[in-house]
Amino acid sequence: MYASHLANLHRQTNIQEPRHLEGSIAKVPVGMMIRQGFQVVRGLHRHGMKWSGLAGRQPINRVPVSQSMGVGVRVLTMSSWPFSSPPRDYSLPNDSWSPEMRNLYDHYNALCEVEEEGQKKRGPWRRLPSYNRTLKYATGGQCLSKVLQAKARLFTRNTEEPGASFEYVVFLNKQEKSCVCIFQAGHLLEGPPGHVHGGAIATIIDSVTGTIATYLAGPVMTANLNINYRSPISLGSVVLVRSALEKTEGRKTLISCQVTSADGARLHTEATGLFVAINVGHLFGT
Ligand SMILES: CCCCCCCCCC(=O)SCCNC(=O)CCNC(=O)[C@H](O)C(C)(C)COP(=O)(O)OP(=O)(O)OC[C@H]1O[C@@H](n2cnc3c(N)ncnc32)[C@H](O)[C@@H]1OP(=O)(O)O
Repeated sequence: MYASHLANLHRQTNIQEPRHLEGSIAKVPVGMMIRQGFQVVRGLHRHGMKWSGLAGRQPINRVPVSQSMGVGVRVLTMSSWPFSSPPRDYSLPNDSWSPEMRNLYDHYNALCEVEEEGQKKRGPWRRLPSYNRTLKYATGGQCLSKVLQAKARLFTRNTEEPGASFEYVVFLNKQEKSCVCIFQAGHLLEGPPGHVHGGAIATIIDSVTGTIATYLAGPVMTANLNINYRSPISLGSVVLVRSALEKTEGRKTLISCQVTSADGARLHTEATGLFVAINVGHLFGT
């Protein structure tokens, strides 16, 4: 029953499954979720918090661990179970997008569907939805996030004002194991006058390479990011961040990345990212 509930939520929110979970939402995520859920709960205990259970549709209150355990009282605010409102997908167009960004979006969006014999079918590309909680996507869209509505905000999606910082959308090509991100940098990302800060460029590279690594390998963390800045990026301009799988080796996934002007003529940045598969409990010290 819980599996079908998850599958319904998937359909309602149009969240795509990562490749390794594709077609197996009823089989894999529940077991994974339970295992990881226990690890997270153990992690919460280690960090002085207590899990009070999942039951019921009432808001779940985090119970501070007894002071007799010698730790300060901390409370995690959890939202109700299940979601009371659908999560916002930040990868959809908004008014801050320039016409160039919108055109590129329309271009790749059109490639998500192909017409064969008069029928529309899925194309090689797909738009990845994007939320402000990393766990939501990293664990298959709906699994852990339904259990643990902790304040694990993704900072690239944490600015209220549209267009002020990171505006981006990622399209994934499953066959090629590659993705392209259309990125428009807002005024809050200024470094050198009129240009994008190198740390902000590293951030979008980490996010895009991390996204494809997660899609291909499940939960990962960046172990190494190697960046060469070739030419500055003007604030407000739209650039393409292309990433592709280079190789996998055990728990390691190596991703390459190039940031270019929208027409591809100018190389701004080149990078490689090494990602190591983790158990989500790693984030909680278990
Ligand atoms: C949809 C979601 C979208 C999310 C997008 C956002 C993505 C953002 C991703 C991030 O920014 S994550 C935050 C930044 N990263 C960190 O804070 C990671 C901190 N480091 C760690 O937690 C651990 O070092 C790490 C998990 C990366 C690895 O520790 P482990 O103990 O699990 O692995 P181990 O040290 O045994 O290494 C496993 C393999 O990786 C190799 N390795 C680890 N770190 C390396 C490194 N830095 N350079 C090269 N190789 C490295 C290591 O040699 C070994 O290779 P072999 O298997 O061949 O022996």
